[in-house]
Amino acid sequence: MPVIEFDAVRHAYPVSGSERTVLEDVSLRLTEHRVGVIGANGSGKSTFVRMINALVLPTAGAVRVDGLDTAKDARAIRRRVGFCFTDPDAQIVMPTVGEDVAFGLRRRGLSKQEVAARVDAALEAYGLQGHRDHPAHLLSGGQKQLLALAAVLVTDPDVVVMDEPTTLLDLVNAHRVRQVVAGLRQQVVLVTHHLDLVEDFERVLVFHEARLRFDGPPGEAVEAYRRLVL
Ligand SMILES: Nc1ncnc2c1ncn2[C@@H]1O[C@H](COP(=O)(O)OP(=O)(O)OP(=O)(O)O)[C@@H](O)[C@H]1O
Repeated sequence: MPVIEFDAVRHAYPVSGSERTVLEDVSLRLTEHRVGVIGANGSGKSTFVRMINALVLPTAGAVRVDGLDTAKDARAIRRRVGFCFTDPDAQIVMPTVGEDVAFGLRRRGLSKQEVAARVDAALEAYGLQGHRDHPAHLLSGGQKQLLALAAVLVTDPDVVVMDEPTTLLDLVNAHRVRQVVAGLRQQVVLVTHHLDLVEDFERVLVFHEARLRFDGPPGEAVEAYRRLVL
């Protein structure tokens, strides 16, 4: 598995002459196949996972993926770490489903045939094979979430970060995404308010008021979260 390291990480942003701290003193090393991230709204979860692929950089400290520093090697890190946003609409960049999946493969030096073969395989894997030429924005919410996942996975990253992948989905589509996640070979770091989604994960992090307050197995993590907020 890849190694994700946070070394005394802090993140703050400026507000009217002062600053607000969103993450404080986070140090950890993630090597597990499945890592969950839970906690109250505004506790710093999205900021934490965005740091893994250099979407957000530390104000102090360092974040490294397999020894690559996010502040210095953002491009190399983004090739290794795929990111699925909460709102798949924010991630759909091309008019059709097939073009959208192919977009992630641009500038990889692949032949047209190779791109087509990879796109076909990704669409097949996520039940979207009949939708290749459909307008991406007309898919259902669940299909869009699967399209976003396909567009990330077609690039064959080593780590997949998912920020609330089931928030917009009904029970059937949430179950589908859960099954897809369960079958991934990649290391997964997943933020969610759907606590059952991480119940069989190896490790769950609980954030509260900008700090990592619990780090351990899922059952105990959910208990810790409850104690912090209820
Ligand atoms: N650059 C920034 N400018 C303004 N506000 C920011 C910035 N970065 C983070 N924040 C704020 O910091 C807080 C923590 O944000 P974050 O998105 O990490 O929380 P979260 O735990 O993912 O919350 P949620 O569960 O609601 O998605 C939020 O109040 C957010 O609005």
